Amino acid sequence: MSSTPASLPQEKTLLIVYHSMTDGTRQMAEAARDGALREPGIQVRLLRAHEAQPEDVLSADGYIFATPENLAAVSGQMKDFFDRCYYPALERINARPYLTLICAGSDGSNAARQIARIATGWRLKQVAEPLIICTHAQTPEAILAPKRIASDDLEACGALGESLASGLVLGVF
Ligand SMILES: Cc1cc2nc3c(=O)[nH]c(=O)nc-3n(C[C@H](O)[C@H](O)[C@H](O)COP(=O)(O)O)c2cc1C
Repeated sequence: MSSTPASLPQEKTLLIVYHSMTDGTRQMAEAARDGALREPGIQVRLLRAHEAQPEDVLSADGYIFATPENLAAVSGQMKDFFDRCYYPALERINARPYLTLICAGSDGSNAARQIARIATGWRLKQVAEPLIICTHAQTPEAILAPKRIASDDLEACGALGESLASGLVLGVF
């Protein structure tokens, strides 16, 4: 007997949008992707902020926003992503789940707060507290140097990606 593809549950899509200047956020976003892919039945799209378009936001079932904190704010390219996509997606993605990853030198709280405000406007549902990883770079040289995120921090990013993916697949959000 053949199976009926029409009766299979539709695959869920997780969209991860990130920007990274010195590579820390990229490692976090990729770890979250790898964690999400441990969940069967999820499709993960990992896009740099400048690539992500309103259609990408509309066609996803859940989101991870990953950004550096620069000058006490989300990075310029992440802000540009939100500026371009906010109104095209407004009222069309209500109640979808999301979470936030921040790579910061020593703080990260303002970038997390900004994303929370934007996500509130979008009426998204936050499914975990923002994960802020600090690189402890203090001098200009250290701030501009490539970053290496510790493996336990990457595991935390992966665990968050996996839990968001499994919640999407199970339909618990
Ligand atoms: C122009 C600039 C401004 C920054 N401002 C902040 C800040 O306000 N708070 C903070 O915690 N870190 C700040 N940082 C440090 C970055 O958040 C940190 O280097 C982080 O690793 C950047 O992420 P990335 O490696 O993905 O680019 C700043 C870095 C730059 C280059």
